[in-house]
Amino acid sequence: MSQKHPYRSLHVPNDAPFKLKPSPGKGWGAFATRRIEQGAMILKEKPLFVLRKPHQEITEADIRAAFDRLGPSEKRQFLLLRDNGSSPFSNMERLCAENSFTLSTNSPGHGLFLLHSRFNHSCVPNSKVPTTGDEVIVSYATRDIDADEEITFCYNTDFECRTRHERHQALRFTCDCKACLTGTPFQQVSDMRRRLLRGLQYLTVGVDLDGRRQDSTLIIDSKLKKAAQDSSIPLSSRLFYYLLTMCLLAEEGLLDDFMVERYKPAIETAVALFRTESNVVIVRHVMAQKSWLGKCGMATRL
Ligand SMILES: C[S@@+](CC[C@H](N)C(=O)[O-])C[C@H]1O[C@@H](n2cnc3c(N)ncnc32)[C@H](O)[C@@H]1O
Repeated sequence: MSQKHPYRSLHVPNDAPFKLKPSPGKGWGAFATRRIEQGAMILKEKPLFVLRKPHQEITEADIRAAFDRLGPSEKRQFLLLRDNGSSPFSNMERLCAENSFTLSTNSPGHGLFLLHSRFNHSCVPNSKVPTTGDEVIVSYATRDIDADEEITFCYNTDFECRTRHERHQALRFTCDCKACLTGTPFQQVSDMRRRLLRGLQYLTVGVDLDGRRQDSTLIIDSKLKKAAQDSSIPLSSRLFYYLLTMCLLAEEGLLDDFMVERYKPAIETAVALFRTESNVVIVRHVMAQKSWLGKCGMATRL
């Protein structure tokens, strides 16, 4: 049956390192056709169309109007889309929600991407679309991907700080990646690591994931919570929190090059703020350790 499947007619570039095929339990997915090295570009894609409205305001009529403006070949490609690879979509809004990316351009925008939307989700993915600030989106391998391995990315940007239960509530489907498969030692530790990551982010940024101060039990110690909110966490603790964050992300399989780039400025700023000669020597010694675990361990000892 899958030989006649509409996705067989989706235009995948000849040089793309993947093909589309059924992914058991997940509809269809994208699978590597050759080994893809960490850091390599996987796909650069233009949207079929962009809707310049906040998500909640997009209507069936907006999508129909965008469809009507497409050329004949683009219309044919659009009409190939299936709800998780099976039946036609019951309405255009759902079709759009399942196949679009929020663009982080100046004005609100959602782009409909035919191929990137074929990639399934994983909470421990092997690829990333690092920015959607441009209308053209690009995915990269965040680790080496073997031929025939499924290519996945994480659908949400704050999942490294969310437990399995929270992630599944947001996704509205049950992911079975190694951070989600229950009863495994990795999964149990994964939830603890992600909860810790959320706490560490609160301690370093002073707000929770939604950008607000929180009054629940994320940080129980009221003095510590106040210090985080007032940005008065001592410099040595702040640096340690960053190093611990990097260790936890590495253990969780999420410390890709983009993540390192994200934390690098904050870590470098913290390092540069140590002034007394003895502290400078200690920090230099800590940062000279090769791995994040090594840096973290040395920081604890010193
Ligand atoms: C953007 S589509 C991905 C491509 C889709 N599988 C297809 O065949 O067209 C997103 C949908 O794929 C399914 N999906 C994606 N990742 C999944 C996962 N890790 N586990 C189960 N289903 C998944 C869900 O139904 C989700 O709503």
